[in-house]
Amino acid sequence: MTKQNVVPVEAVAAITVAAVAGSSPLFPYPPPRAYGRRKYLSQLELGGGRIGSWVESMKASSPTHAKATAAPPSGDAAVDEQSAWVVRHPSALNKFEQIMSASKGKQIVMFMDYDGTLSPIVDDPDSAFMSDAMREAVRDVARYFPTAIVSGRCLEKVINFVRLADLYYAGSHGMDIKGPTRPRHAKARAKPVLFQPASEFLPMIDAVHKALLERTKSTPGARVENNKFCVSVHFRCVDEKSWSSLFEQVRCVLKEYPKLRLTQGRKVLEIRPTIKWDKGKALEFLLESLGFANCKNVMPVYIGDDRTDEDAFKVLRDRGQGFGILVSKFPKETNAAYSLQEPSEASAHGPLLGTLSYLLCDVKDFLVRLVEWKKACSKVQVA
Ligand SMILES: O=P(O)(O)OC[C@H]1O[C@H](O[C@H]2O[C@H](CO)[C@@H](O)[C@H](O)[C@H]2O)[C@H](O)[C@@H](O)[C@@H]1O
Repeated sequence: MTKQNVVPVEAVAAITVAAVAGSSPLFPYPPPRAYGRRKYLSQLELGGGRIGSWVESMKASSPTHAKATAAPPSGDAAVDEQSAWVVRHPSALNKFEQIMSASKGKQIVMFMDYDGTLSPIVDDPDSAFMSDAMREAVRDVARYFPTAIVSGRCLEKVINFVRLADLYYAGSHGMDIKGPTRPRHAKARAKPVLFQPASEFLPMIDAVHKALLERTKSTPGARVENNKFCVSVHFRCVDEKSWSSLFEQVRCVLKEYPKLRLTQGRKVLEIRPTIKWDKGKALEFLLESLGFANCKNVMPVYIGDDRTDEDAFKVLRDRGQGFGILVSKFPKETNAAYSLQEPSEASAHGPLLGTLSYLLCDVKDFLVRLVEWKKACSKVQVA
């Protein structure tokens, strides 16, 4: 699809949903609506004067960078800031009992982001492997609770990293959803879940991927990743002095694609269709697929580290149902109720630190504790 023959997004979405629903008639779902042009422009900020604010935001996307350069609060002030944040977003491990007592009589449904949540952030996106211990923890969680992985990566990549059946996967920021062939949990629909609300954008994404590869090839360290329904332009390995020129290169390419929008993650610019679909919508779709639409007795828990996960945290906050857990070592504005610090200290730094990992409140420990709690509850019920 070229810029000249763009089909209105509403029509695209309706056609796509109809096509997907055709293969799975149990899956009627309202088609996603497009972001208005005004919203698109404000997000892309094509006006030259705003480039500075994007670059500032690119810098701010690295909390370690912010700490190193932006006159961080020192000594007591830093401790105060951190403690005030932890009071607002306490550790999900420290508040474990409180969380579990709120879940009494409710079905917990687990949603987890991949990069920075299940795997440590590394320079090479192709090497963001999760540890075997983390895989084991996720496998156990999925035995006891309906579980979904929601990622900005394309579906194929995230499945290859996680390598677990029996899970729901939502790739490309929720624009590519696939459920297990035989769902384990009782309420889940019997038919396989497949949902691609942006499939008409595939040719456009391919074209913009090629254009971005070409345009950014002169910037050392820049890396363009095709995530099927979206494209990532990584600047983690780009010299900071080149960030504004890289942003300018991306902006120039995107001028030709008004149906695509730009967002930002951790040292990455993400280009995606303007349809109103994000990780929050994916979470709602998955809850419905699992049979929990309009259900009061469900407690969705979403664990994520990135700005794009905020859409899911916000959905939970707005529904007043379940809660988000932000994975971050630094205070950040968030809609999550709780926090954890790291995916898994053991996986990032080797076995020595693993023995201390409980001190660091990591995601793996939370998952292990959740499973232990569930097993203990089951024993009590049997007795
Ligand atoms: O939603 P997610 O699963 O968190 O995906 C978001 C992006 O994750 C990946 O990039 C991030 O992790 C890389 C590996 O650790 C790191 O090098 C990069 O700086 C991070 O932004 C992935 O490569 C992107 O395509 C995703 O958009």
